[in-house]
Amino acid sequence: MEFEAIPGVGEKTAEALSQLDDAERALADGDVAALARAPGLTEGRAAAIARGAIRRRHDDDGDFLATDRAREVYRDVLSLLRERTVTAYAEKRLETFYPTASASRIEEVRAFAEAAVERDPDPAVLDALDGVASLEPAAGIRVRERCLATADAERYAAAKEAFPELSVEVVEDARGLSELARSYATVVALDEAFAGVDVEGDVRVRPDAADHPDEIVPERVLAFFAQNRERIRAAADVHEAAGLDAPCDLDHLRDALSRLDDDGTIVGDEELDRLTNAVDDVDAAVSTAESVANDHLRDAIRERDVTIEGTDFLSLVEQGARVDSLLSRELEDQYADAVATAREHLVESLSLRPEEADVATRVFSDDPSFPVDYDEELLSRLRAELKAGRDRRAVRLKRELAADLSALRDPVGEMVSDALELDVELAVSRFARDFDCSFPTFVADGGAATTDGGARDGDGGARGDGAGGGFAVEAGRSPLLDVPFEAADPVDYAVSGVTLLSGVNSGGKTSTLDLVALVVVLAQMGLPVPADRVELERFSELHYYAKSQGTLDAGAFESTLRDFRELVDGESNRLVLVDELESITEPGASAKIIAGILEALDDQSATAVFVSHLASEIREAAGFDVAVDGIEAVGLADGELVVNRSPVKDHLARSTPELIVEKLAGEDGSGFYDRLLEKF
Ligand SMILES: Nc1ncnc2c1ncn2[C@@H]1O[C@H](COP(=O)(O)OP(=O)(O)OP(=O)(O)O)[C@@H](O)[C@H]1O
Repeated sequence: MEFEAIPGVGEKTAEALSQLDDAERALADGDVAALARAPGLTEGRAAAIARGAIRRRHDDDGDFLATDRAREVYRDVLSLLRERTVTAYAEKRLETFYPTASASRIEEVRAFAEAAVERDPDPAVLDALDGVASLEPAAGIRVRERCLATADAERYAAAKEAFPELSVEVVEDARGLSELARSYATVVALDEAFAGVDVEGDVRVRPDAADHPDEIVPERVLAFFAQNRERIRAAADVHEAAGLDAPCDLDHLRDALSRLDDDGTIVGDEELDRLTNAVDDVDAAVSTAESVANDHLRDAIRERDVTIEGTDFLSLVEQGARVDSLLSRELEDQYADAVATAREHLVESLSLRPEEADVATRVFSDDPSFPVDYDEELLSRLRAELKAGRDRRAVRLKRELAADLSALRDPVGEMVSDALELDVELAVSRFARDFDCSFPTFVADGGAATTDGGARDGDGGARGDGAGGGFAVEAGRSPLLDVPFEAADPVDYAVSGVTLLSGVNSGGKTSTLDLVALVVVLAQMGLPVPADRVELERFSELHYYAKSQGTLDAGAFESTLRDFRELVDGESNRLVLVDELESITEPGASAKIIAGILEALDDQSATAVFVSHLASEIREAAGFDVAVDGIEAVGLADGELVVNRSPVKDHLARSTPELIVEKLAGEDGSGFYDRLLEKF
């Protein structure tokens, strides 16, 4: 694959990606964790690359989020989703979801999300997910007792790359092989030419070594499973808790894992344990057996009267003969008993098998001596035989388990990915459940976005009234409000074309823009939205301008006007949301500027909502009939305005000052406030 064709991927990153085994799959699946394994790539960068690959696939220019505030809303959406993940993988993977104008990308995520919301976020599954993470390749393996051998330079280089755990040696001929066989327990010859060569030692000819790495280095697959064991077990638990079909038999997998120690050694084999203990204890056991025999013999001698014939006595005294010579004659039976006790102790304490017991028996000689002594050479032989037996057993078990686990490698990889993907799905499902979401409907080009859910509080409710497109939200509640989600009042709002949004202070104008932006961002990500019903056109871009903090200086004002110059010239069917643009300069000038921008947006059939306190002034200055919607106060309760959060269509809402003057006029009979009221 041509990695540099992916937007944002330069030569260096392409080189890093090419070092991955499965870069193409990872790019296709948005597997950020796998991409982040490329040298020098952070997870953030990996997510950006995955997004780039998706964009390329969908022919998407990636310009949907056109302003800082629009990007901020997207980041907030991502945070809400990320808070609902358990694994680090899912957190990163969510970053591959982004709002787009591409119908095929929206469809793709939509299909994923529709399946995701059906998932039950069962606490037992979430608990199990806690231990799941992407599998890591085995690290830090070095096998010293085995080597590869070849006479071919190319094969040598390839083997060095394929088997970093082993030494690779160059050999010219059978003699070279035989020398290697003296230094290594096993030599694996890679050249066919060595087949049939008769060399002493464990020499195997495996020209197919590269195709069977787990057979040549069983330590690799063992270390892989040992190092990833907890993640694999957790993924198996996830499958069980969630009732997913596992790609392998979980009992068999668990059994295989239980046969491994953390460092990849074999555990749980009685015979191997017996041999290991025997090797460890053989010296101590022989020396105890020796003491046991001597105690036995000493007691026997103590209890015996020994009659020495005169000639014996003389030869003892005159020739310095050792008293041992008497043993064979006088105490033969007692010696035999003592040695039998020693041998029995040795065989029993080391749990030796009959074939091993033979050498063990000979460690104590049949020739009587006192004190009873063991034969060092035979003890070494016993030790060597036990060690060889232990190593043979360990290698056999390793090979068997490695073969077993090797067959499980792919299914386990699939099982862990499925568990991690489930976490992504559950995050979407939890989001949809936590915020009472529904899937939005995209209206066909030229159609009008409407919801027919009826009016709220007696007003027009959510009803589009423009020529076509736009958006219509019914009972939308934003999780980004500064009140708990349960306390958010549902909002109905529909706009097509260019609209001013008026309303009382703190009525919820900014919150309405936030809700619309949030709903559109989610919808165009392919995700469900926090509303009962939403219809919208597929917008080309989202331009959302937040309220500026106070009047701008001349330079900043000029640059803002330049921004708007770009805004009114370009893609059609954009969504433009602007919050109190009038605050950038003095009210008179603001009204004229806003009116001009609205005219241009109207000409290019954009959908736009401009929040403004200058609705009347703008309307007067505009060369077309600008629609004005209003967030109305429906009364005062305990000095606080009671607000209908759903904007009323075609209604200039009365301002807060007007409402207060009206209230004072009602309370005061002087007529002063009545006259003030007439000015509004
Ligand atoms: N739908 C809603 N449900 C519950 N509370 C809301 C809702 N919308 C807004 N509010 C509350 O009203 C407060 C003010 O909202 P917001 O800032 O959107 O009003 P505004 O009309 O833009 O105000 P201003 O005219 O001062 O800019 C919010 O901080 C929030 O606490």
